Amino acid sequence: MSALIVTSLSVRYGTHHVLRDVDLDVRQNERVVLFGPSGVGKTVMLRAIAGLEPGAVGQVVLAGRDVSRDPPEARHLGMAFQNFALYPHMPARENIASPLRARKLDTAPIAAKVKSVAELLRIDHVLDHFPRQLSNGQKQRTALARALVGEPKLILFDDPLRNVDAKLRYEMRIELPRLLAKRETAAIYVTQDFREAMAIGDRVAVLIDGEIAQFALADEVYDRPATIAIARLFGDPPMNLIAAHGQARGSGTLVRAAGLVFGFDAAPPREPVFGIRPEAVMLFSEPETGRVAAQIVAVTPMNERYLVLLRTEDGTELVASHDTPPPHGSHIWIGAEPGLGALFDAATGLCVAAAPSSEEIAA
Ligand SMILES: Nc1ncnc2c1ncn2[C@@H]1O[C@H](COP(=O)(O)OP(=O)(O)OP(=O)(O)O)[C@@H](O)[C@H]1O
Repeated sequence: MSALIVTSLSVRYGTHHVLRDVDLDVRQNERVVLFGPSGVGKTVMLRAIAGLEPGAVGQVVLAGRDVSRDPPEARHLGMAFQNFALYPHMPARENIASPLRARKLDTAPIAAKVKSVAELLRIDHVLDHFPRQLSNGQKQRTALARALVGEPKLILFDDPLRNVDAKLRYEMRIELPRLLAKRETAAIYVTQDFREAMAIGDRVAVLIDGEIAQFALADEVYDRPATIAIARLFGDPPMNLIAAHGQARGSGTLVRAAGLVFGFDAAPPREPVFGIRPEAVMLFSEPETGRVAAQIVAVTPMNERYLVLLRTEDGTELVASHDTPPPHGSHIWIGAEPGLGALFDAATGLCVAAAPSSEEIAA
């Protein structure tokens, strides 16, 4: 049974269709990331699932039960938000207990559940502290404990790490999947950060213009973005998108981009665009068949990697990203990591093929 099935969900504000006939499903114990640019409707989608968007149209089925008409409190979901949203006048203990109190549970089982989840999150020593006495990391954990304490089958996370420091963000990216697995809890996790999406999501749903543009395994969205728009959004630095030349060869296409040549298993698109991730652009100090001469325009360190802006002889600019410095000198040769890259059609915006074969043809 799925933890959640959303069918034809639509939300409109005046003439603005925020969500249009959106379908989404979350399997038991699965983490689905809802990814998309700012203002696209991610929070609205979570609110609609939680029963907090009165104008929402469509069906929401939680663990086999149609809750489309149920009020929020009858849906038994856990929720965690961007700014922790802790009650300032309550100590951590009471903040964590609040969903259980709302369900009118007896005091003893509430205390036991709060203790257990606080131990799991290593905040049992600060349960008597008020939010103002907690560090950001402890506030984050308190909010998470509150979401977990009622043992919901599904938790909605609205960009919970957006405003926390980098160290806590890295910690939680590792810890959160482990915690959710331990509690056998499914989750929808909203983020605009593709690294977070890759770290936390089993599957990623990309929301663009009120619709789910792609819903697939995180690696698949990365390796084979369904559209040019997704390729531009998902990745930092994003995929290089290079206007290409395509020529039919058998049932496939021979694609030439920035002087590199690839074979794809698809008919030639009308306006071919070759996509290659920065880490799949290989840098060499020597020429060889299949490599293309390029000039290093700039090198910038980023997150312990080197971003290298390159210009090939035909004037194409592209970015390479590696954990080692580029070869010495401004003139180098580039190639593509075998099997990586995607072919798009700019006329439709769609990806038509991925995983090219490198052609042993001199540029
Ligand atoms: N109560 C409301 N009244 C009118 N418009 C609203 C309301 N709530 C949300 N919207 C609109 O719905 C759209 C989606 O908002 P939402 O908060 O879901 O975006 P988001 O994808 O979560 O963005 P962010 O990543 O910046 O948080 C926005 O254009 C917003 O202005």
